[in-house]
Amino acid sequence: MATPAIVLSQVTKRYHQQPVVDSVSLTIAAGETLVLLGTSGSGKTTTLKMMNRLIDADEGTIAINGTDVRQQSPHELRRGIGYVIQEAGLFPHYTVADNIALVPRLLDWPPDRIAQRTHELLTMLHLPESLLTRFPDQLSGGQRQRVGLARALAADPPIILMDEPFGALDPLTRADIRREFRELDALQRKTIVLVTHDVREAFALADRVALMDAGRIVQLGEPNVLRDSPATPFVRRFVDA
Ligand SMILES: Nc1ncnc2c1ncn2[C@@H]1O[C@H](COP(=O)(O)OP(=O)(O)OP(=O)(O)O)[C@@H](O)[C@H]1O
Repeated sequence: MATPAIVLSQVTKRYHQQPVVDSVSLTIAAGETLVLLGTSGSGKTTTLKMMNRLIDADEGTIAINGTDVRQQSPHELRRGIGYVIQEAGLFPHYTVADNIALVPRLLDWPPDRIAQRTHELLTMLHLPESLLTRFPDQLSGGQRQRVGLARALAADPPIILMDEPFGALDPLTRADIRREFRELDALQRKTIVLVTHDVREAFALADRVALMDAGRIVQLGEPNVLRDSPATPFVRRFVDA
């Protein structure tokens, strides 16, 4: 069997002795889109951030492609893991071009290779070249989100982590970008972990959904399984809402 892309084994994170992620175990296959769904404060973001060591777990282990994340430096680890957050998390004092080139520069790509890759990404994400010299606050929310995705995809990492990536967008733009996202060839073979509190979004994008409550995974399965066979009354209420 192929090595899973991401394996969490009994991972716990506490703040002030209170577990906010409570003994979570989860195996994510290479190429899978796994959505962490749950109410505010259920531990989704903390779970995601432990995967690229923005937060270190207190207990348990996390392996990426078979290697414990603690055996790699955070920098090394993050080169293989794209990260997209709400409002795209772009650097405000960098132009669009510099934001997109961030990881390729860290990897010492020559300028012509960076330029070519940037051009490819703009085409793929339907962004005009004229945006390259602008700063993030000179873009629309949808453009910022696309630039954030371009930045995450720049060095073609096999894993992408996304935290409420469409959260700041109006419903129409959100639906458009979600559709594009589903159809993007560059994302088809990637392992994606996406955090959202939006059931519809989760069901539209996920291969499997992990529904979290109070730091635990309450149910893990394909969308139709959560819908048709909710494991608990909480799952039923959440899914019906
Ligand atoms: N640095 C911190 N110090 C103390 N408590 C924290 C810290 N970070 C997160 N928490 C708490 O941990 C719990 C889980 O937070 P987390 O951000 O993982 O939830 P979430 O499910 O992503 O919620 P949201 O959808 O609101 O972002 C929350 O109760 C939060 O207040």
